[in-house]
Amino acid sequence: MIVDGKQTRPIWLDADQKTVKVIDQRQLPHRFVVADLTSVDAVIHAIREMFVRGAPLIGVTGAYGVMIAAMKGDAAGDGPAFIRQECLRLKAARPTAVNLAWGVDRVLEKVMAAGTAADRIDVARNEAAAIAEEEAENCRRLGVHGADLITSVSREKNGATVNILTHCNAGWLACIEYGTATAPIYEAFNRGVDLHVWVDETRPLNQGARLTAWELGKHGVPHTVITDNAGGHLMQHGRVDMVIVGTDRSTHTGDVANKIGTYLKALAARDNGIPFYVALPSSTFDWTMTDGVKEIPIEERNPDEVRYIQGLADGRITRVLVPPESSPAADFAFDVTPARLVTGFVTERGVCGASEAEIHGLFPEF
Ligand SMILES: CSC[C@H]1O[C@H](OP(=O)(O)O)[C@H](O)[C@@H]1O
Repeated sequence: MIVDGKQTRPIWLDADQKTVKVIDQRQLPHRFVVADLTSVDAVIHAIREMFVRGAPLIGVTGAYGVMIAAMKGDAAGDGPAFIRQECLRLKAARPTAVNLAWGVDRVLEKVMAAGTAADRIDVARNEAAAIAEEEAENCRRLGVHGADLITSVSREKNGATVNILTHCNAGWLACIEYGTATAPIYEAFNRGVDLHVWVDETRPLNQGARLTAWELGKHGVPHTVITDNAGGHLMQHGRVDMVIVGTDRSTHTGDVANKIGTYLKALAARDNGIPFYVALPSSTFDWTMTDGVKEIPIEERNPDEVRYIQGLADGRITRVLVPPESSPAADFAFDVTPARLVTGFVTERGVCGASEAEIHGLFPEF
């Protein structure tokens, strides 16, 4: 995406074709910091500590991690065995986003078919780059399909402002380009549709207040940051026309894992008759799980992410303790919205209902 006049992505390969460079999203919006990843441990750290986050981006980062493993593999003696072991470590970095295992396994399969150490490195590099470009194109395409939904609401409102609520950051920062939930927003905005976005701050790490607000602001999209708990009130008072969120893993039966709090938004949307859309590239569908509530692993993170809040004070990024020092905390990073609460999925092949039949209707090959 264009940021301050410059084409910007959250991940890219350095000119040395070895160093993986990522935006350290923990520092946004107040600092734009780029981190160099030159080891598998550095890639795992970047995923686990959320320098990079968001299902498609995690998948691409894991894919480049396989390239790094291939570069180190030759020195390890048995290259293929070493690479396989490193892939297991990469996949364990975070449990919920299905793209991580999908991206790592896709590159690993190609690498294992390569004959020499040099070929393994080249194959890994090329496949990781291919995944990045495919995900960018898939997000562009789903943006077009999703923008058609926004455009039709605009027509129903005779051009009056379309108010969209989104949760967390499912923007280009979570992907490669365009985003998932934001791709329809950018496309509709670029078409000239009068729209406004309610941006859930998204505790505890405030991906909405920090990242979505930063993205939308840089693109000139009208938006308002709100507390996570304001959405229901706005829906009750007719100030939300549709909800669009991303997902980290959606079952092929329509259950949706996404940032904690998404389920509550879906309940409020259903109670107020407001459409609730989930935007995703097909890489984020889980084609094996059928009951998302029971089967999708929900990451529990360091409770300090709840106990402390980060911000800018006196020109410095700092964090402050919120609850009493002695109070225990718990940090559930995701929840699962059952298919019955999902109006539809916005994918690179079009929009479908949240049912196994409709999902497989768009993706019959799975
Ligand atoms: C397009 S995937 C975005 C998805 O990922 C976020 O989780 P996290 O920031 O912890 O990686 C959130 O669930 C977003 O909806």
